[in-house]
Amino acid sequence: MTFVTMAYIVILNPLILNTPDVDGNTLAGTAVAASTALTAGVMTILFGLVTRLPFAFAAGLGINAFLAFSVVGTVTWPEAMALVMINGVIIVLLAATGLRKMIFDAVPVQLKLAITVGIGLFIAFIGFVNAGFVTATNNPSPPVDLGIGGSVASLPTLLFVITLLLGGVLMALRVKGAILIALVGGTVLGAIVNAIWPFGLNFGLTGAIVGLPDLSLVGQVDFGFDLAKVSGVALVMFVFTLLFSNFFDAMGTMTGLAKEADLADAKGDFPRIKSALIVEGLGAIAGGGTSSSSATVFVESGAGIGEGARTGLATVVTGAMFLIAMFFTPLTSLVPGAVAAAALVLVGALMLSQIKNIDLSDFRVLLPVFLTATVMPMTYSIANGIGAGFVSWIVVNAFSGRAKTIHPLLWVVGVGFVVFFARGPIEALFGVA
Ligand SMILES: Nc1nc2[nH]cnc2c(=O)[nH]1
Repeated sequence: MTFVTMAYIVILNPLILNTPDVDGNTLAGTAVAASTALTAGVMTILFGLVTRLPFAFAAGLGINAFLAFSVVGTVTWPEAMALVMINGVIIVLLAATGLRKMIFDAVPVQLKLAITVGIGLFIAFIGFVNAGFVTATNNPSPPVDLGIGGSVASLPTLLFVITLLLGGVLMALRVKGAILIALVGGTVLGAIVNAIWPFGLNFGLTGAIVGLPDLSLVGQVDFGFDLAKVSGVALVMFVFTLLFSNFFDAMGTMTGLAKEADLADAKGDFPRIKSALIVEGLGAIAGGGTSSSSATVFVESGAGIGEGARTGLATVVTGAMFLIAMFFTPLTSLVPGAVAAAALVLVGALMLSQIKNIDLSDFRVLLPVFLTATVMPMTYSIANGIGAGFVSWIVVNAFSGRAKTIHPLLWVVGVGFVVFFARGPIEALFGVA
């Protein structure tokens, strides 16, 4: 069950990661698809065997969006993937030394969950923009508009809307693999419409449908950063953001899923948490090493949990299916971007559902949760949202008589974020920008 809800990532990941890097190079689509399936398969099986928890792994849409929209504007793809690996090594070290668990405990459960909610809104917003459903007006006001001049007036955007509604109906009917079926349905519809009124879709398959996977991207990482082209400060900032996104998304998602599986206690702790956190870091290393971007816990694992999955057996089965999917990756190149964008919105909606686990009756909780979730899409940055949530949580609680409830580590992270938000002026002050 979890596999069918997650299989779309093998199609979507190459479409997100096809942005040109600073040198104008892109990652080959079928190779990214094969790497994505391989990494998801191996990491999911490893996680299932080690932790016996019903959570599956694949390339997270939040992090790959950050790589595609922010990081590769400054560095090459092999360098970006090296940064993902460095992020993974830090996560493993934090987890192995117990520091990650300490941070896990220091962060209020509401903020952990809000991060997953915010990433959901962010992913959905990316989908809306990629499909041309939300467009920039290039005017000060309104800054954005719907479609073209307020109308859905292009075939790709219409295809997006239809695929979104199709997926929505299938999900409402609890059809297994709703997102995957919507992607196939949207692609078939796109092919038919394109045959009648060509709108630029290319359905030319160059090779066989089933074939040996193209694993040429495995090991294509470059740690030799050219410091003449990219400042050390920028690299540190990238790793910092990757770390915050990866770390806190996984934290929120695991907490929410453990709750759904009735495996968590009141504080959100669940069994074998330390090994879960270590394997999660290994997922980042594996994802970077195969150029498929960090493999992390998928919120869609909730689908399997909803159907009764409670143990690692379900996880191992999901992983094995990804390894089989690796042999079908040539098919993934057929899906149009507007169709894939609909999947982003559907996944965004799923991630938003974590909000049901947050009690929003206290404004001290409501404001930071709201800021975490809204700042991410509005500034196109996961890190900004996390930072807004942390800083506002600390300030509002500290000045409303609850300073004692704030964990010392939270203060440290909060100060880190203040520096992060002021990095422009700080860099200018030290002459590094
Ligand atoms: N938690 C989580 N689930 C996902 N499902 C698809 N992408 C993601 C992601 O980035 N994070």
